[in-house]
Amino acid sequence: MAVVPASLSGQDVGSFAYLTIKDRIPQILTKVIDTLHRHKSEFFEKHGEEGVEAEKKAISLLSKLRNELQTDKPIIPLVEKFVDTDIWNQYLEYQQSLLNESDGKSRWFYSPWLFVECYMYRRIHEAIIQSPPIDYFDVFKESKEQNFYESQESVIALCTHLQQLIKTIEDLDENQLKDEFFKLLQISLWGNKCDLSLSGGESSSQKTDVLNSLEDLKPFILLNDMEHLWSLLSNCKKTREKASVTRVYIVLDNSGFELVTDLVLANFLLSSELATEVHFYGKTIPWFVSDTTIHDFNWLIEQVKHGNHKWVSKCGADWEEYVEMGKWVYHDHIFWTLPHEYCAMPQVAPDLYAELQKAHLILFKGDLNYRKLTGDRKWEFSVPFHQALNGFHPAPLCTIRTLKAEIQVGLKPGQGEQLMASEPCWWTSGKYGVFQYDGPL
Ligand SMILES: O=P(O)(O)OC[C@H]1O[C@](O)(CO)[C@@H](O)[C@@H]1O
Ligand SMILES: [Mn+2]
Repeated sequence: MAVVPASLSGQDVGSFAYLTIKDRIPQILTKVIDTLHRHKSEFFEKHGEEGVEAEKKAISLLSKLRNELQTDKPIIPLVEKFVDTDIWNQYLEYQQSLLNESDGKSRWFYSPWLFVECYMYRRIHEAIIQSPPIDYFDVFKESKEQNFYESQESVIALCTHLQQLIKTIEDLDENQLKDEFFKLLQISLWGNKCDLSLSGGESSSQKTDVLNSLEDLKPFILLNDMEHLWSLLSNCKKTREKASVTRVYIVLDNSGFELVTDLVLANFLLSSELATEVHFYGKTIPWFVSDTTIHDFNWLIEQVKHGNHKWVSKCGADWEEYVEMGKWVYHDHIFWTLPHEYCAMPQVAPDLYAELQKAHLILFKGDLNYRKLTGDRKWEFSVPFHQALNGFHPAPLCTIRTLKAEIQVGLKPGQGEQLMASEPCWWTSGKYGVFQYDGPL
């Protein structure tokens, strides 16, 4: 086994991991409890007294969870039977086995940040599924929907841009097509600023005109491998036989505005024939506040389809058709809501790894995917991305991520240190972004 650096952890007092566990996660839990409170009458209307009792139970389980976290109690096994309960509990044992006798039990501030943060979202889900008949309830649904509604102006601008582009797409020469591809990639990158976990569950929608800000935002792209994506896909297009396919996979991140940017990009990939199929991977359970589930995916397409604007509703109708025709395929897999680093995928989820190997290109959206790709470890800034992937090479891949955690690899020697000196929050504020590619050149 290759030697890998230590995991980021709340042990490092003052680090972003520490502050997330200390402040951001309890704040999110408090919001979740508040959301349940606010839905009390809805639960009563739907389920009578049983609904109210269930709400009380979920709240008491979540309050207990918040207390465990704030007093740095040991991490306890999951109890409610669900598809992934055994895998989770095995992982808990594995984490425990990494500690020396004297270190005691896995604890919130002591264990790897990636592990405890994922565990927190899994425990929220456990509290909900332990509370029937409200065990279907997505505690983050409201915020995700609000994010979408608040971004309406940007959604209109983006859908209009896409539809105008499609009208003339056949007249575009290679360079023009490439420019448009790059524009939509950048929009999808900056769409990742809109997650609701970094903001502690508070609103974080797209209000500025991102289309017209791309030039101003360029200096904040620290690594830009867009050219590789273009060479790869335009080459697939040129060499593809008549009946054969080019598959692009998008491992989705947040619903709301970010998902719109991803679907616009996916639409462009089909319209430009850079891809013939787009496969989307979402989350099976509500995750990191704003992450996309199948419900969010379907809900958003439905909203766009019924949008009060000609070009918005045209997009929605086209997207629904792509899904019906199988040109867009949505997939679920429990692996995406496990705490494992992606290099463990061949062992933990060999079926998923085999599926990913069928891709011509995989786009990993967002910060959490980056953390899992690189194992959420204390890598040196200049370590090559290929090395940090630690053997995870299912197909050519690219991460499209705004920086929201203290991890970044593949920088030029001295670049990270320089940023650190001039702007200490450069890697946690979401201000900077990367397109980082790994695969044959
Ligand atoms: O939606 P994203 O881009 O994966 O970001 C999730 C966010 O949650 C965090 O885990 C913080 O809670 C950060 O790593 C990141 O900012
Ligand atoms: Mn997210």
